[in-house]
Amino acid sequence: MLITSGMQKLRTSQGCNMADLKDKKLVKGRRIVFEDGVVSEGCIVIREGKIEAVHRGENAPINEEEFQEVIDAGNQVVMPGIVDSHVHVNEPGRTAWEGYETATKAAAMGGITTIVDMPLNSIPPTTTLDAFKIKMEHAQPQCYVDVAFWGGVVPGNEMELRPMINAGIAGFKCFLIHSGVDEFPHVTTEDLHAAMKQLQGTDSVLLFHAEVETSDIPDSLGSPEEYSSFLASRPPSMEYEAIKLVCNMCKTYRVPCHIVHLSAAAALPLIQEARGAGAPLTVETCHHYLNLEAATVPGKATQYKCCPPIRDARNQEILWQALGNGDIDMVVSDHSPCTPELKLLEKGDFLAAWGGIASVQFGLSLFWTGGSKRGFTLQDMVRLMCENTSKLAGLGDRKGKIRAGCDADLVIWDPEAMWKVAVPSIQHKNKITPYLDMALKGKVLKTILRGQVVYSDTEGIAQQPMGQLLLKTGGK
Ligand SMILES: NC(=O)NC(NC(N)=O)C(=O)[O-]
Ligand SMILES: [Zn+2]
Ligand SMILES: [Zn+2]
Repeated sequence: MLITSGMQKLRTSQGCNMADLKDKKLVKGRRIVFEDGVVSEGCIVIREGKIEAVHRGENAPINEEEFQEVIDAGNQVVMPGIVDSHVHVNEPGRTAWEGYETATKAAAMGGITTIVDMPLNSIPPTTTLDAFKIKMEHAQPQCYVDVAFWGGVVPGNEMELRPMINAGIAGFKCFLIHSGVDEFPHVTTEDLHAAMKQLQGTDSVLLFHAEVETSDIPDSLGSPEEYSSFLASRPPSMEYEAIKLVCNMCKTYRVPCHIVHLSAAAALPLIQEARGAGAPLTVETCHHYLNLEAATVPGKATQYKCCPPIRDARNQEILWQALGNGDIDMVVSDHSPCTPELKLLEKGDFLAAWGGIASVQFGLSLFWTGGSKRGFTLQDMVRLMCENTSKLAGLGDRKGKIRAGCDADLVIWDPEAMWKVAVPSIQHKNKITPYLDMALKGKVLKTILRGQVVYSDTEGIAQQPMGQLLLKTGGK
């Protein structure tokens, strides 16, 4: 038997017909997060990349000799691989900002087994069927985790939506304010009416960057090197007014709508009211709104700039409460990197720098660092970062849970381990992040993608990309 350090990895070297072992693996442990709770003794039978069976309790009807590989997680946590439904992979066209190889290696190292790729900042943006095909051609040979795709709604592309749905796009994203890149213009209400008419009757979802220009922005903002100047330029009213529009559209058309990266807690009553009125509306927030707060952002530190902005500590606590009571459905990274030049790190000009925070690798640890001390459980984490995000992307039948029939996507991690973000371990392109040197709780030990180990803390990231492109089937 072969036993590796850390995790017990028992390999049977003799005694069975190897053909029977074909791709049959076993993961066992004493802290497995099933849909109905965490079990103190259980195992997961994996065959050809799928979960074939799950067993709870000591007397599982299995003979370990029948398995090609047995991974014993011991007391470490075994949970579904994370599904991060908000990641900007800017390839092709801005691969120097972020590409599939680096983004998906970072995801694998962070316990993420599926990312859903945003339709911007690549060139071309994913706003036509042809552009979607180009996107997939670039992604295909480079993915270390599975990748699904959001399309984009921009002015005048409504006739591209159904062809993209039929080609497997997960859903669509639109902006109500300048997106940061000219080739992905924001929509007007007229554009939204045209798009909604195309989406009605499909099961596709429309995601909104929900900020609009408002009149309560101060005339003089103060020094561009001070974070407070940037924060004053993006008041909560920009989100509040935008979310009012989203709620009305959602109630009118009954098309599933999703608010991405909610920062302004003041908008939560609008969302509650719309959902109370039966609007098919979901909402996410991001790790940076939950773990960083305005008063602690250093001057010139443009790596903290994102839109909408990181707000104050009081706002942060209301977001955590909303996560706990179900008013916010999921937590994602909104991984949106760029080149060092565009972040203006020397000049430290918050107003002119690129808006976007790079963090896809750190979400599991960020959530656990902030959430465990606020009483969030492992099951909360699975609901917020696996189940609900996979459902949003139309992957609920195969990703985000440990259930027979689902893909064998798992992350094994140590919830007690403390570690610090350091440059050598950062996998995303350009390695810029506001989390550098931050002490985090919860360390990924092994990431398993459809039964294959794609990352382990002892052997690093897999030598070859094993990720697949995920196409949403059955679009009406
Ligand atoms: N073009 C972008 O990547 N924008 C992103 N930038 C952020 N969040 O600052 C976003 O999600 O809006
Ligand atoms: Zn956005
Ligand atoms: Zn984004």
